[in-house]
Amino acid sequence: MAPAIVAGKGEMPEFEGRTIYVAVICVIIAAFGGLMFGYDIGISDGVTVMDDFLKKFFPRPTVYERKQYGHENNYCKYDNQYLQLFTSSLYLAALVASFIASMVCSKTGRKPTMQIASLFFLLGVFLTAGGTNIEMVIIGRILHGCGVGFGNQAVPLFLSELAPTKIRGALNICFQLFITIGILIANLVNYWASNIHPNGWRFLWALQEFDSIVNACEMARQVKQPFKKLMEPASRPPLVIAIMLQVFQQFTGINAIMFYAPVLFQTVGFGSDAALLSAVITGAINVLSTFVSIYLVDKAGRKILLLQACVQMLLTQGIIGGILMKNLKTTDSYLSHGEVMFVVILVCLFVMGLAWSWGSLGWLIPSEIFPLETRTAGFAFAVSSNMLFTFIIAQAFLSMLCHMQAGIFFFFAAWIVVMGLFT
Ligand SMILES: OC[C@H]1O[C@](O)(CO)[C@@H](O)[C@@H]1O
Repeated sequence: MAPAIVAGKGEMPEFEGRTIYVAVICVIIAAFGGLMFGYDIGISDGVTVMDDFLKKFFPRPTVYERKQYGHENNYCKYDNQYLQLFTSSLYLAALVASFIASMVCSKTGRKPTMQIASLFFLLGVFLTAGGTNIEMVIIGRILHGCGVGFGNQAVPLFLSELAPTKIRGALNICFQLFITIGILIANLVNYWASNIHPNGWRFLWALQEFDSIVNACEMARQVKQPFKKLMEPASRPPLVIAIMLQVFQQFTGINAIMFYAPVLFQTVGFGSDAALLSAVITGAINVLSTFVSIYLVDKAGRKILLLQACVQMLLTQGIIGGILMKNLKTTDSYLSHGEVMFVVILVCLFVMGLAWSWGSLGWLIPSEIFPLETRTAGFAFAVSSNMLFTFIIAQAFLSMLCHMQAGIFFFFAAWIVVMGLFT
């Protein structure tokens, strides 16, 4: 029987069999890059509140002691530059690596770029899981960051180039879907490992070994083009859009939640386990909401998703800020149980909005707006902007929380207004 042919108006016909084959390849590649990146994001929030980890790596005056016995403001217990550097170092490395990766990607193609990413992840796992001092752990995080820089450069481009036009959005968003799944897996492992003493935190990194080996051999194609063309005036609009999408994505405050949700939930009154469990819940909401994006993106269009989410995120950030502000006037600044639950629901609504819009479209749109000749170079700017601003949030959030307290949520809300106008 002849294979069915699917074709839209003015498009090349696609064979159904080939479409399925391509879709499967795309999902595997998306899983490769997304899971490793997502796991890296999710893992840092758990260890940040694990007592064994804090005692071992953050010597006097320890974050642990402040957490247990400190009489200072709740909002400042985790304000420690090294603790923030532990999270943020990965993104600084990824920022630098993404530019190198874009050259490797142009010269040798997507496949070697992805293989190099795997190698970095693998080396990083050995150092972080076996770490005996904070320097080893941070070098391990830097190697993971190089893996992220290489993987994030090659994977979304590969997906958009290979996917049939009609389902390009949906297939590309599989990358973000696997990021969210990676975060959720890390949240679950965090919750489970927090009760294994004293080395539970090592499991978190050792599990990553497995993922990188499974994904170490994948395929790709190559497009060779330099940065020079990108600097021409004609390239400016897509370049600005690609960069700003990523900058705005980070200034929604999503990674304040992804990295520090357990810290945040503890700050407002949850115990350690409840805080980790709440992070699992927000992680699950993140995954499920990304499916909404996969379903809607090629039907509703990009712009409507971006705008709708701005309204949702603005309201949730504003209300969270309002609740915390009201409570700062009380003596211990802890929220009542009901209020904490309400804050968790608002955080979930916020994550939902981000997941079906700026989260997934931040990768999709930059991978489809550049012409072939400037695509790898242009995309490198998108990846590195994401990494730069992820780094800034990771490095600054705990200090900002300490100094701005509830005001931090109004800060993010103000950025959401700017994003809406930009859209
Ligand atoms: O799902 C949330 C995650 O997705 C990203 O925005 C990447 O697109 C990360 O920075 C964030 O941690």
